Amino acid sequence: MEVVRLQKVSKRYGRREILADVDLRLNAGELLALVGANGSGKSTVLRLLVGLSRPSAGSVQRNADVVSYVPDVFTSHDRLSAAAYLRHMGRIRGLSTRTARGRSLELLDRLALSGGADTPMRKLSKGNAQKVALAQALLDPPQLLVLDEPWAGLDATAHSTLRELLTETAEQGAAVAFTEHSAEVVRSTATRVCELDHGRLATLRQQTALTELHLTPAGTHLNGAGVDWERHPDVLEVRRTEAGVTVLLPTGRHDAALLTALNHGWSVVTVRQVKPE
Ligand SMILES: Nc1ncnc2c1ncn2[C@@H]1O[C@H](COP(=O)(O)OP(=O)(O)OP(=O)(O)O)[C@@H](O)[C@H]1O
Repeated sequence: MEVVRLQKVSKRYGRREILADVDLRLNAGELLALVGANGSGKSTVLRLLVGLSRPSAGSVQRNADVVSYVPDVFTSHDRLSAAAYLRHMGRIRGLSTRTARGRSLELLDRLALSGGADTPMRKLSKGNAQKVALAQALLDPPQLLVLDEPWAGLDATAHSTLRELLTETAEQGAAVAFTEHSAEVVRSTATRVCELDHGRLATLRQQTALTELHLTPAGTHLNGAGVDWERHPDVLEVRRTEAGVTVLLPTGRHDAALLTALNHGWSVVTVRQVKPE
């Protein structure tokens, strides 16, 4: 499903043309990385995607009720604590105080906020303030999530947690777009990479995200449990393990395989996203 589309979009600041004739479609489940040199217009594209900026020419169509945006610079609300700020943002998004509090604490815990959720935000370090900005964007699961250099300032643990959170958000059906300068982070996170160069957008790489299912025969079905995984139409690779079998499928087609497994008496040990090389 298409979540947002830029069609022949141009953007000028005064007489300077920053973007020229940009076409970009973003579908549910995609993780798009926008790359390019400093000043090439990446943040401008992100602001157009969420509607914070209007195109000078062309059109933007959006099909998302909940849109979340993490800017590259987070203006923290000085006197509020992280917990109070997130409760407030949750209520603005229509969540109950209880839900907003629970979800905030869960996200801050996953991102390992240090310094305390009740500390005034002006006392938080840059990385911890960034964690609050990320939690804000994920409070109410978005259909469109747009992040401007979201890894900036994060420590190693939060770095991988953010990758997991973005992948989960895409798996839940959101379209995710981000900018990032590290090739390694882009490679390990994005399903598609587009580069901006002199105002033009080009697709660099399209990846198919893969899911690995680790299955074990349950109960009485100890010998193969009636499914020939090698012949399953969606399965790309099968490996036998001591406990059962590991199968690799394109993400998005693994639900049907999971159902087949469960219907034939297999137990699901793990479901894991795998990034292709
Ligand atoms: N409000 C504005 N008014 C005038 N020029 C602007 C404005 N916003 C951005 N620009 C210019 O547009 C160009 C693209 O900026 P943008 O922030 O989109 O680049 P970027 O690719 O995100 O850069 P970086 O990698 O440094 O974050 C830059 O030359 C910038 O100076």
